[in-house]
Amino acid sequence: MVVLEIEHLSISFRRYTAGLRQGWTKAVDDISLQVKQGEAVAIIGASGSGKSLLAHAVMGLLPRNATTSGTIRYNGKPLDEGALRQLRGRDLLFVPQSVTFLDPLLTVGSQLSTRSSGQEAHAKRRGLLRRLGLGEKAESLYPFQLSGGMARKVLLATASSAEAKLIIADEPTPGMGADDARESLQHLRELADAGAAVLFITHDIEAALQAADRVVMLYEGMAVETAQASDFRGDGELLRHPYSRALWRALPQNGFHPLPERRTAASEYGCFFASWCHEASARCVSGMPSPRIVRGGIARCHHAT
Ligand SMILES: Nc1ncnc2c1ncn2[C@@H]1O[C@H](COP(=O)(O)OP(=O)(O)OP(=O)(O)O)[C@@H](O)[C@H]1O
Ligand code: NI
Repeated sequence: MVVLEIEHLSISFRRYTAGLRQGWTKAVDDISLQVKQGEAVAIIGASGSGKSLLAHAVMGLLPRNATTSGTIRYNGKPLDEGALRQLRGRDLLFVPQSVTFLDPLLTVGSQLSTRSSGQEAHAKRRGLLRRLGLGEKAESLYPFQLSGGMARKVLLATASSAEAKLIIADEPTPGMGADDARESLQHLRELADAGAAVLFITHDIEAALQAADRVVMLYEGMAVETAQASDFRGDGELLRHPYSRALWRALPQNGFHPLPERRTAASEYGCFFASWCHEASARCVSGMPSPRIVRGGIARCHHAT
């Protein structure tokens, strides 16, 4: 069952330049994706590629000066303001990028709401903290007493404690050591296995592949490729876009292959990857390809097969 369905989402900001000229900057460009029940989908992309905007659009948290188009549905119904008001904090939970979202005046325990109460709630909270490797005494700590990594885990715990149907986690790993990061991702995976739909954001391909069923690769607001996590293997021959293949091959365990040399000057209108790409043809430099279904995934490449 599809829990979250995003179709042709674009987000633009008005840009003020010198004089009277005004323009629009497209920060998210024609992104479509689905997250099913029991599935974890990772959004991967460099800083500024639009990951947080995408998450904020779903949560209804975009800044006022943003203009959006496209549709976002939850269980088949438009996720408008009314629906968000009902669902947020219950069925729909958000783990934000910044740990300043924790209430500084409340203990960790009192920020973990559960649907049960009394002794049962207490036991559930302790179990949750233990599972995240936080220890039971974390319950009585205040946010200022937590390390960065612990604070991120508490944010994750706040999302898990209410038994949500859709969980969106923005950058759940920075500020954590490798072990903590793995545990947190493992926890997101467990939430998906327990039946939630999980969408999580990361910079890190390897982290994404640990926990995700599917991966959406962003570049400057565009979903360059949507692939199965299992497509990331070997030489990257199952990947659909030369950019995702290049990133995969650049990882240490895949031989550190650097991006190929730029072959031509960048074209202002064409595919962002055209100047590096060995397959680039005339139409690649005349416009950015639209998203297209390729082998059950999506790719924005004329040459993807
Ligand atoms: N309020 C805003 N006004 C204008 N532009 C914005 C605004 N918010 C975001 N942007 C632009 O949108 C782009 C995407 O931002 P976003 O925060 O989604 O990136 P990100 O992928 O989450 O990056 P990071 O990994 O650093 O968190 C950025 O280039 C940013 O400059
Ligand atoms: Ni972000």
